[in-house]
Amino acid sequence: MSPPTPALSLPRVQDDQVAAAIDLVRTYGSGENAVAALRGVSASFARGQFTAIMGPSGSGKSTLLHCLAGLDGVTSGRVLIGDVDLTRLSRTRLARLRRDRLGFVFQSFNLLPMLTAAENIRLTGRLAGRRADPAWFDTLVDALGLRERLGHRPAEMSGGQQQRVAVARALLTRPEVVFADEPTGNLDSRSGAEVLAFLRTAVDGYRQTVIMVTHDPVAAAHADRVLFLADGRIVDELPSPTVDTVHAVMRRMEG
Ligand SMILES: Nc1ncnc2c1ncn2[C@@H]1O[C@H](COP(=O)(O)OP(=O)(O)OP(=O)(O)O)[C@@H](O)[C@H]1O
Repeated sequence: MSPPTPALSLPRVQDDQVAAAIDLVRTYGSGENAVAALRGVSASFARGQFTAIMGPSGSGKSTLLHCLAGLDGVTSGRVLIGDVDLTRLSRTRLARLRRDRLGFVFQSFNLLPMLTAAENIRLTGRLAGRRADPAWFDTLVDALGLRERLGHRPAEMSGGQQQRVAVARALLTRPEVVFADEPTGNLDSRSGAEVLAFLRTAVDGYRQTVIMVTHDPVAAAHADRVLFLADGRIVDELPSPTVDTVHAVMRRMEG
């Protein structure tokens, strides 16, 4: 077993916070070519909360998600998962934390083509050297309607089925946070709705924390709140979003 990562005594924004960005700055390149993707973003994410991140193209949504998930480095600021500041971890520890404590769902599914659905779902747990809880595996497979597809490879499944496999894989290790980057971006509206409904169920039923980047007001309306980014900053926050209220904020931002 690896030694515990030392807890840092950092201010907690709220008691049930599981993730946070603190004054996050991410600049790509340098000198004349420097692009400020994030210009000082602070946000707190509570256990069992579903947050959507929206904003115009280039506003920094993916950069924020990748920095929060430890997939991209930061220029300054801190990223907390629990009490651990990701920005201070070695590459090895960061990789281990991502594997053990975080889940990921990407627009492009990112399944391994030579593995069956069941093998893909179990992959992260196997990499972590853990045997998946069989009851939890069954719960996820049934809730996501994948029972009949377990022996199929990705090429033999629809996009919606592949994304449901990716969602099951992300949740199998019971991660503290699931990061989803445009999870419905490649899906038709019905398949997208199924994936979103399941994420909502995971939040309501299992207190899963979800942070999702999306362009789609319908997708964002499944969340508990929407953070709006513009030009590398959070410019608005909408609690209990509906499709109409998300549209209204987007119109205000454009105007
Ligand atoms: N690896 C990189 N190198 C240089 N610039 C980058 C890199 N990644 C992102 N950027 C720039 O940072 C800014 C924010 O990009 P980001 O992808 O986070 O925006 P986004 O809101 O997710 O956009 P989209 O909605 O189009 O996906 C953009 O100006 C982008 O061109």
